[in-house]
Amino acid sequence: MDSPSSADILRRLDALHDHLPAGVVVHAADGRIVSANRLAQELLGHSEAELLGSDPGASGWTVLREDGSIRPPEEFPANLVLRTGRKLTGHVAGIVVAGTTRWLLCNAYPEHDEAGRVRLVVVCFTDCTALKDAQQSLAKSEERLRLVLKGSTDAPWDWDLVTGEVYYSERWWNMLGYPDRERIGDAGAWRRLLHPDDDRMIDEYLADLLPSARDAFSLEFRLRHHDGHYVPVLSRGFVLRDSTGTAVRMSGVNTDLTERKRTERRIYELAYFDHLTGLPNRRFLIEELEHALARSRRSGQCSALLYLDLDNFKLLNDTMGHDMGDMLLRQVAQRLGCTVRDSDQLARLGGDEFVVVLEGLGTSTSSAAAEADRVVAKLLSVLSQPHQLGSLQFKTSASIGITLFNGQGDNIEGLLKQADLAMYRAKAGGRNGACFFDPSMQDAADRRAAFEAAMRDGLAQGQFRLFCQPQFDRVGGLVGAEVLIRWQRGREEVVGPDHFIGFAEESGLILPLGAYVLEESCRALARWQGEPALQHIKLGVNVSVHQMRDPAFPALVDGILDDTGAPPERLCLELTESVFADDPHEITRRMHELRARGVCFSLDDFGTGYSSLAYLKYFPLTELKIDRSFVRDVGTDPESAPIVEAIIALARTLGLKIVAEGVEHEAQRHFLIHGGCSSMQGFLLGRPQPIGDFENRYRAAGIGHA
Ligand SMILES: Nc1nc2c(ncn2[C@@H]2O[C@H](COP(=O)(O)OP(=O)(O)OP(=O)(O)O)[C@@H](O)[C@H]2O)c(=O)[nH]1
Repeated sequence: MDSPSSADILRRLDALHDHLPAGVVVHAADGRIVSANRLAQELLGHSEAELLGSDPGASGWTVLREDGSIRPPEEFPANLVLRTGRKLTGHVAGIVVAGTTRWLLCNAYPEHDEAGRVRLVVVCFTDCTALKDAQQSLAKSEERLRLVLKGSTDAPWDWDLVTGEVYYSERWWNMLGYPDRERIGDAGAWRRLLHPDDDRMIDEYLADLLPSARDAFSLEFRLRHHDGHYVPVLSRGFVLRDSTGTAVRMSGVNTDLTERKRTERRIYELAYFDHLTGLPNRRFLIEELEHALARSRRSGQCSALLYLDLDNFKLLNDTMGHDMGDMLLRQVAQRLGCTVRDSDQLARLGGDEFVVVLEGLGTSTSSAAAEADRVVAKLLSVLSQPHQLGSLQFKTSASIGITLFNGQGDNIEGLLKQADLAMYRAKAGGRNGACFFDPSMQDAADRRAAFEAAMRDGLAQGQFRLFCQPQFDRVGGLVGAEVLIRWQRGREEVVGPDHFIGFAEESGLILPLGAYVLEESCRALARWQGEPALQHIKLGVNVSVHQMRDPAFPALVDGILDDTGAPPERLCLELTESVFADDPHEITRRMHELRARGVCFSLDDFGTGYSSLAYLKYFPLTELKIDRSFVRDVGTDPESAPIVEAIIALARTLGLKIVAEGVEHEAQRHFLIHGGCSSMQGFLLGRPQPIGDFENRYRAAGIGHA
């Protein structure tokens, strides 16, 4: 084979030059480009024609330093070599081509002439944009990581599973309160500080994690602090695996959970414990009862639920103040806690109500009942011992309702209701005692619930009707009427107030019912304005203690007067003495408010209640009603007449009007007229009649009693 000619060699060199995987640009001594291979043209974004003969420094090229700032022409690689005469290696420069930066890794070297002067500069470069971008994003993420770690209190660590070496960060030691000199960071340090109870859990966790394919982990354990207590930590991180999947490294951060655990504990306590007594609360009890029911069901053993309510606790609160009440509740909780066994469940439901759950009372109901009875007797006896409330010795008692259960067909709400019903029976039986639930109580409760529902319906359907019983003055002129309510339950069935008012008061229905009566009465008063015989009469409306207790009552009356346009001075609210036993100060305030509006007050059944004469002066009354029991006996019982005379005299002295109730005989009327009574009502004078009939009957002016 012929040896290649020098022209061949030069051609091949040119071809090689053109196909080199690097850009090559040759500069003359004056900086101008004398040759540029194909890749150089591509990377610099100029054609050969544009490049040859041009001087990059003078051609307005934008070349960047590594940090992104503009590089002046004297710092262009070729110019640096021309100036210094020394070669450049690993030089990074950016060139902005059509608005985007391309990063080039440059090597440049000089070629000298015989005299040692730089004749040419050869600049070789490769595109390192991808590398530069990666480097930049790495720097950014390192910076981010640095900031994150700086901003967090997490403690990094790293465990080389191959060598066994462990790296503990500064913060790792700080979290455990170790001073520098005591930090012995060998591989076993963290295991030595691990809570002994967490040892096994950690082993099991690692035994599960490491051979698996999982690469993230998160677990909680406790490490001993320098001062001896244990710090709860959450350890999270990643497992690094080699190409075979073998775990070679674990890296993570420990987070101190002390504060979080404290908050969780606090939230738990707030949610499940009563802050006054520290006892479990209703929610806790209900969850515990779920378990107790399940246990009972499994074991077939009987359990007992005791519902305990202090007797007359309200009185202590009202007379000695809430703080004393609180003190007693705490002492009661403490005594109950000391009396029941650790395995019994004790909770405060709220107010003065506590519950005890006794489990494992045997499989026979009768022996379980006997055992519950024994515990109840102990509880009652312990509570009846005097309590020291500050300087006051105080005696109290409780009533307890008991229900037994064995998990079969029982539900929690039902059991609580049963024990509650039994507790009410114990109260009704005289307090300071206990009562077992029996199904008849449930029947009674169901009947009450049905009655309440029927009353609600009746109210909604307008089945309650107003009746009026007329009141006359000494000469037989109509001066007023008392409003009485009846419940027209069915077409034929009419229920009198004695059968439903007490129940309405207990169930709270008295408020809507009372409002209804007031509204209808005021409507009538408004209607009667302009009717000569009716426009001057007063309507007496009975007001229950529950209505007077309602802070919104004055505003309610006010609103009804406004809405109906009734003259307030014709409305007379009849109160019984029991109203004043409650909160005399508050009740008087409400009465004054209504008096200022013009509304009158009458004291009903005078002489039968608490009979404190003081409130006759104290409360803004306008009228006294002599109870029918005194009126009934004036003709027959020699002691009744002086009482009635005394009441009339008292009323006169205090400037109060007087109405006698229950006048049924002429002799009574005669006596009352001569005794100075200003007005009367009773069957002799007029029976209660539907308000419409009353209106029609007395509409004609001047009509007196029959
Ligand atoms: N001091 C205090 N009183 C409370 C607390 N919670 C509720 N009460 C009061 O406890 C009283 C509970 O009274 P009740 O059980 O209804 O009535 P009682 O006077 O005990 O009457 P009986 O149960 O019929 O014997 C109410 O007056 C509540 O205002 C509390 O945390 N502290």
